[in-house]
Amino acid sequence: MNLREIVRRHRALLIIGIGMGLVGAAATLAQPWMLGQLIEAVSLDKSVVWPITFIALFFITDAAMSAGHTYVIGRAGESIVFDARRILGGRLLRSRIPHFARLEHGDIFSRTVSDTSIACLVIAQALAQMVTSVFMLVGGIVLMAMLDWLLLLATVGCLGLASVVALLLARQVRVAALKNRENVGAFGSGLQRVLGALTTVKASRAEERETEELARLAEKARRSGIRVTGFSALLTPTMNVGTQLSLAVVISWGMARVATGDMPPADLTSFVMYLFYLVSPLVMLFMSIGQAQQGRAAVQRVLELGAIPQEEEEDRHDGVPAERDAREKAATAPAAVRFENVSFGYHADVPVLRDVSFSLPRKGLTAIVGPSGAGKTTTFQLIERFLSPDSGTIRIAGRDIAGLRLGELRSQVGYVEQDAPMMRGTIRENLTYANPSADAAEVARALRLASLDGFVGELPQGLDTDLGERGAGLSGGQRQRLAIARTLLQRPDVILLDEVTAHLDSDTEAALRDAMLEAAGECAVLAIAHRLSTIVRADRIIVMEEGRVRATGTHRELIASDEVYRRLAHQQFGAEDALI
Ligand SMILES: Nc1ncnc2c1ncn2[C@@H]1O[C@H](COP(=O)(O)OP(=O)(O)OP(=O)(O)O)[C@@H](O)[C@H]1O
Repeated sequence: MNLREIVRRHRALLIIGIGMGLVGAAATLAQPWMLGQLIEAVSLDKSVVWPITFIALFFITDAAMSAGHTYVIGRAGESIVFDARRILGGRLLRSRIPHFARLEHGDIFSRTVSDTSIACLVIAQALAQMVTSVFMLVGGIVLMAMLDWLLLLATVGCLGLASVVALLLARQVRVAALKNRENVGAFGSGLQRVLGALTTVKASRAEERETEELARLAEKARRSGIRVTGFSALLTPTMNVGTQLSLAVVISWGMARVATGDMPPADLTSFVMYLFYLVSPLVMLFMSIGQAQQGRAAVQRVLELGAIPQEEEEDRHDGVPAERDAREKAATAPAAVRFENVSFGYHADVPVLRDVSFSLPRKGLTAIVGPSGAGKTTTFQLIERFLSPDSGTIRIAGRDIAGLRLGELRSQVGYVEQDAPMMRGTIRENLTYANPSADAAEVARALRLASLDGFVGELPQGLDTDLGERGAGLSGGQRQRLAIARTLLQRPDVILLDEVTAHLDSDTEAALRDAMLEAAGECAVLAIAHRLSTIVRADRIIVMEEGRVRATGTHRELIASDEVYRRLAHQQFGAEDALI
């Protein structure tokens, strides 16, 4: 993510805004000069028409340009925020799962929602403000030097001292602001964590404890927020003291010189006006430096999140062109999925899959069984390329998946997770999520296969029933079946089912098993399953243990030949079922 590039995209608006600010500043600077001319004209009894006309013109220009400057810069800032959020949202959705899993969701939200606006608005506004303030300052100082350089030296001395203090304060503002953004992010993460598990919190009677923990995080954010306010609050008074000091010096010394005739009264009036006009841009300059410092803290956090590794940026596995690879492999290995000596670990020294090899024919139901933690779900995640193997090759229809485009790979593989999440929207929107162009007949078939046609038919609004947040209106089993129907509609070559029958009663499970078998007649179905009734009808069973494939065969073969399978069958499935 390149913030500079985003800002560059909106440079036209920024330039127009800054241009308006500069014209406004020039009109402001001309006012004291013209007032001096007016005073001189009055004292010499000359016509005052032109000085008054010019002063009115400068006032109007100043007001119009200042309004235009604020609007145009604000608009540019909002456009920059929009681009930053759009790009960040896209990068998060395309991020690599292992990297994404390490992030706290609350922190992601605070970076994407609030840090982006602080970063971009502050940067656009503060930068524009700095340019116009510097122009006002330089212009003011030049004009003051032309009026009286001795008084200017006195002014610069007093204001310069205040400026040094203000600069030190601005630096403190940045440090405190960075801490505050971190604390606000930690509070967001804490809130997200407990709200995501609200029922567990209530069931564990942990409301009190969690409220205290949230209050502790909020208190940290409050303290660092107060530090930011404290340092920011000192900025303006520091500059005000400098102004008052220089005003006292300029007026007393200037009046003395007017009295001796060293200085015309019109020049002193103009000079004092410039002094007032100088203070506002000086304060603005320090405020915008402070703001830009805060913005820098937010920019840092946005850029950190934007740097999250992207899926498509992964290296291609072996450089074999996909087409040739496909032709070569199709002749020798027509398996729907093939693992060739695949090893993988989430951490370098802890292998989770060790030298796993198996292959699935183009059609049929294959079950994966094994003790908890054997690496079954990890195997599925490798097929989807959410994870990449440390060594070995995974092929889909003979093609190394490392060389496939992710869109192509994932359109061929349907994946129903353990706790299949629903998206916001209606049943129809959820069903057609992976295949938005599916027609009514296809939708009806998928519903029938997943035994959902009866349930949907009884709903007053049928397919257009709104599911609410994350499918809150469905039971666990209904959610699971909807996820299966969604996958069937995708018409993939391979379907991965991760314990989809776990939530179901016997009748529904029987219906779903039939659906699985029917789907298995058209494509390869690979199902992680614990229920024996699901497993026994599988064409083949892969037994995994401690990251290895231990045995492969039918239920009867494995009962006869494999110790672990026999134990699993007895313990997990119930002794009376084990010999089905
Ligand atoms: N994101 C992760 N980071 C680190 N280790 C992980 C991660 N996910 C899983 N593991 C570890 O990898 C091993 C295999 O996990 P996996 O989920 O693949 O097992 P499983 O066979 O599907 O288990 P279950 O039947 O309980 O779902 C386990 O030891 C687990 O602790």
